[in-house]
Amino acid sequence: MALSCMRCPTGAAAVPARSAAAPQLVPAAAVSFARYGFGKSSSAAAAASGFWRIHAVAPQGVKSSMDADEKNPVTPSNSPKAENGSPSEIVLDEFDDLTALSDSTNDDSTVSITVVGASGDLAKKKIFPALFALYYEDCLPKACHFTIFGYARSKMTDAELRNMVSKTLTCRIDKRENCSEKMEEFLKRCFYHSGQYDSEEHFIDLDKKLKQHEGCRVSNRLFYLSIPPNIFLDVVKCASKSASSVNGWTRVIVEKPFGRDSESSAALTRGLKQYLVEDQIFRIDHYLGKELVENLSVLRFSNLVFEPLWSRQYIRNVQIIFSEDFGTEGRGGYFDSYGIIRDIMQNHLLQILALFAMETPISLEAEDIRNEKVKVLRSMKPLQLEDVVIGQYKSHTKGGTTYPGYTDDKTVPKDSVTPTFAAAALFINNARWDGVPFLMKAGKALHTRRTEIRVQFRHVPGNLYKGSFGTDLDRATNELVIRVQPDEAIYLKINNKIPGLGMRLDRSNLNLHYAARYSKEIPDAYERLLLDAIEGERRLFIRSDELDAAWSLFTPLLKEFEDKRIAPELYPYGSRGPVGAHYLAAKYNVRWGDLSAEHYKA
Ligand SMILES: NC(=O)C1=CN([C@@H]2O[C@H](COP(=O)(O)OP(=O)(O)OC[C@H]3O[C@@H](n4cnc5c(N)ncnc54)[C@H](OP(=O)(O)O)[C@@H]3O)[C@@H](O)[C@H]2O)C=CC1
Ligand SMILES: O=C1O[C@H](COP(=O)(O)O)[C@@H](O)[C@H](O)[C@H]1O
Repeated sequence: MALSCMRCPTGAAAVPARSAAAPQLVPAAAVSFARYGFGKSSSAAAAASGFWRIHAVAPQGVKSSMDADEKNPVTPSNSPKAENGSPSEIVLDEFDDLTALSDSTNDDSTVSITVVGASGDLAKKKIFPALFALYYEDCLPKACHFTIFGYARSKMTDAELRNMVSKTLTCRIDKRENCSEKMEEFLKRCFYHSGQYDSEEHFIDLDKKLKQHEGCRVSNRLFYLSIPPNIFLDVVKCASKSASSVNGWTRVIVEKPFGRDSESSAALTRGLKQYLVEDQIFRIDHYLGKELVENLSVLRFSNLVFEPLWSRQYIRNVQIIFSEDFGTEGRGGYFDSYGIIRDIMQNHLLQILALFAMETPISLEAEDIRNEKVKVLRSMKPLQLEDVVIGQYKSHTKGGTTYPGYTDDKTVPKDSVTPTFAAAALFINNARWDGVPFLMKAGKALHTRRTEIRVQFRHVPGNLYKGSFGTDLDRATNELVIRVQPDEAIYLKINNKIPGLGMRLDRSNLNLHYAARYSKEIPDAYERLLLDAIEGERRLFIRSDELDAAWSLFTPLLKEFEDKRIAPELYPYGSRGPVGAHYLAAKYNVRWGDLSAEHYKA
């Protein structure tokens, strides 16, 4: 079946000639231009395409750590194959020749997005709605130049998939016009293919369907693995062997968890690299796609008032706090073999820490930023058991309603010691941050849903006004709060004089409240990340060496907890968490900013 809008490419050859000499296969680094405003160079343009190229020397800025795994180098013999067995990568001698092919919105190219695990929770809740939002915002290629395929074992027709997806789509508050029309147009681009995750044959069938939609254009393919991690490799193997693009890029978004410790994570990376090169792998951490996490670097590096303060000289402690006001409802089975440290701290909170604490990158390009982040992660002091507190929520009755405890979940063993709460004190052993506690706290079934970064500054030396603060100088210190969610805001607590003839001081907030400042709805993190993956922008995705460093920090601690079966402190559902977290903070002379009386006034 050929779609009516299809036509053969004009201009640049769709399938360029293959180079004879192929000493080394090197993944190209990527940047994107449109949304980040970087200068477009021909090599960058080629890099953005995500094409593989054969070249004797690694491109500038591409570190060996992100090249094919040394033990499992990607060679022409084990590189992904097209259906007919030929290597799927395009091989070019000249970067410039790729420019015409690199623009995925180019008339001659298509983008196909296959959501593997399309019947699942994440696909329905996040991925399809994010794709629709991108479509609505005109961020996806023109109508007939993109196709979305759902892939899963469940039997479904295209119409059934569309019906399922349609229930999850919404238009932004500020973009209501033509909403149902847009939805209909979008749904027409959605198709479904039922298949097993380990069947090359079924992926060959998918490939055929994809080709029908792509026609003879350059086909760029993105696979989103929205499936349990135990089947990641089956899918990558089948997709890369049987459904890779033969003339465009093939990229794979991998969802967390990326293993459960250093060993399993390394095994997963090795497995992925049997079929893909690092540049094709987009390890998603959706916290990096959140608006205020994105804004962290802007805040710091584009405002003179912040950057000079960003060190041990002025910052007393940093707190990165995640709390949810619901339990593991429905995900207890998954959660019990991971726990809150793996689910939230080792990835989301640690990524925020790395972004917060990194040195100024050479540029805004992905590799420069990721190089700086990895340096922070590698500089971290090994985590000590005594610097971590764990908790688990128990049943609680409030206002006549009984909230279940974690172990009341039928999929959780009754004697489970899996933490649903953890607080930790971390340190970065470098000149900038020596001795500054970075306190992290993450918990489920707490009193509120909130994620924030709190930066508590030092006391003002020889403060002329200290008499006005009483004995509690902490009440007078400046605190910068970056509220990631909900109700995004950045505010700075300052001291000021209460207007009048007397001299009384007050604490106030200089407040950038997003809802008041911007009328536009903030895009969901998945929108940004999907668009980045389509554009080949890797800045917000986790590189394998970052992942290794993150696991190296947490693995010994997790092992110790599990070997010793350390019992978590129980806390009631809907409470503020275990008191142990206060003792931990107090050990470093810190008070949790989210629990201070003042916080509730703010
Ligand atoms: N849900 C969420 O909020 C988040 C999820 N993630 C990660 O995203 C991925 C997808 O999550 P989610 O959608 O919740 O997962 P689901 O459990 O809903 O699984 C997705 C799909 O995978 C298939 N599947 C489920 N279990 C198995 C199995 N044991 N063997 C083979 N196939 C199976 C099912 O499709 P079918 O039976 O039709 O083949 C299912 O619809 C996971 O890696 C998860 O850790 C990450 C962050 C948040
Ligand atoms: O990755 C995960 O994140 C969610 C929280 O994400 P948010 O964007 O809603 O804050 C968490 O509930 C889940 O346990 C975890 O796997």
